[in-house]
Amino acid sequence: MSVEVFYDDDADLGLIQGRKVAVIGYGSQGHAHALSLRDSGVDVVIGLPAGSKSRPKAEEQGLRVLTPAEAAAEADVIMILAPDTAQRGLYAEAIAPNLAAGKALFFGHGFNIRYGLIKPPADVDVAMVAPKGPGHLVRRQYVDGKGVPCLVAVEQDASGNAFGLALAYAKAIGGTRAGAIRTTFTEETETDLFGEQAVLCGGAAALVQTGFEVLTEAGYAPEVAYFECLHELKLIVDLMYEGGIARMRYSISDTAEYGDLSRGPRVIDSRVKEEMRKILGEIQSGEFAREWVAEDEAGRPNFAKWRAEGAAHPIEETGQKLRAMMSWVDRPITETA
Ligand SMILES: NC(=O)C1=CN([C@@H]2O[C@H](COP(=O)(O)OP(=O)(O)OC[C@H]3O[C@@H](n4cnc5c(N)ncnc54)[C@H](OP(=O)(O)O)[C@@H]3O)[C@@H](O)[C@H]2O)C=CC1
Ligand SMILES: CC[C@](O)(C(C)=O)C(=O)O
Ligand SMILES: [Mg+2]
Ligand SMILES: [Mg+2]
Repeated sequence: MSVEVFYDDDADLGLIQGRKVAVIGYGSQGHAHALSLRDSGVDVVIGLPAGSKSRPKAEEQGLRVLTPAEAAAEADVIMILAPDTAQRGLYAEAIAPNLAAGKALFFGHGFNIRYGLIKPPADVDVAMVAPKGPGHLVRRQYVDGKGVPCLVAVEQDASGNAFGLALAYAKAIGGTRAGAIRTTFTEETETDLFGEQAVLCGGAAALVQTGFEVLTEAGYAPEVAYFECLHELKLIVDLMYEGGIARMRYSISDTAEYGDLSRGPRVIDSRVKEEMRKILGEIQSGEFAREWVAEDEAGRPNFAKWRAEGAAHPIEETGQKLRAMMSWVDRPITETA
């Protein structure tokens, strides 16, 4: 492999056990990091605004919860796991006034550093530990004695050992059990945004909705269209996940495989690839970041409209009815955050 990968034996847990860590935010990532750090013997405090609805969840787990400013003042390592759009204000109000030489500022995603929304002073370490999976999986894997691979990056090495500290943090949340890959804030941010926009979230959701629309507009039953365009996607993606596209093709029928090979490139054609390149360009130039920050500052009017339109898409109503017939899929959220 061309990347550097680090495992448990490469990381010194003592480096993080000797520091006090403030985890700011207790959502998907925050709860997973905080609980696993504590289980790894690290002194953890949570930073949340006074009215935060996450406060009772953290307190129920026996964690000490302070305001972000109080937590940042107490800690040596401050991990920011609040929403990306909240981080700039949070940093200016609560964290910057409580930074001092020798402290470390950590992130779970590089957005605010990559786009210059947060500019830390030169005398603190700036690093990233970004698990490549949702927080609830990160926590579940840790509890099972395993881990989710993570990306580790250093933007600013004031102490001379920022990478060692970041690796120690990754070990404490289970990341080095699976493998921690060294990257940069720029690479992590740009690839993460591209992946979620063009493939994982944006691309996949639009593909599923469009396929469903084509079938139902042609008069096929929405229930049958749902199975073909959404439900079975998981079975196919599970096969890819286990053994790549080749494994998926090994398992499907020859008829499906011939249709895949001959028709897939017509759906995702050169026009789509060109649009993907444009999307990557908007990420690299900072155009997407400027647009998203402005949208957030304006109260998210488009975000709210598009979210409501997505929720009202006929595939959602059909899916709700069908999932009620499948005891194993419509799982309530039972995790602690
Ligand atoms: N979701 C994921 O799995 C992944 C996320 N990341 C990154 O991790 C970071 C956190 O994302 P995620 O866990 O999804 O976030 P969530 O939306 O799940 O949780 C955000 C948490 O921050 C709290 N919060 C909101 N505003 C503030 C504030 N001003 N000050 C302090 N805390 C605040 C929220 O409290 P309240 O309950 O009151 O809203 C909540 O506890 C982001 O940088 C994201 O890009 C990286 C990899 C994967
Ligand atoms: C794929 C979405 C993600 O990038 C993630 C869970 O990794 C996110 O920002 O939530
Ligand atoms: Mg991601
Ligand atoms: Mg992301």
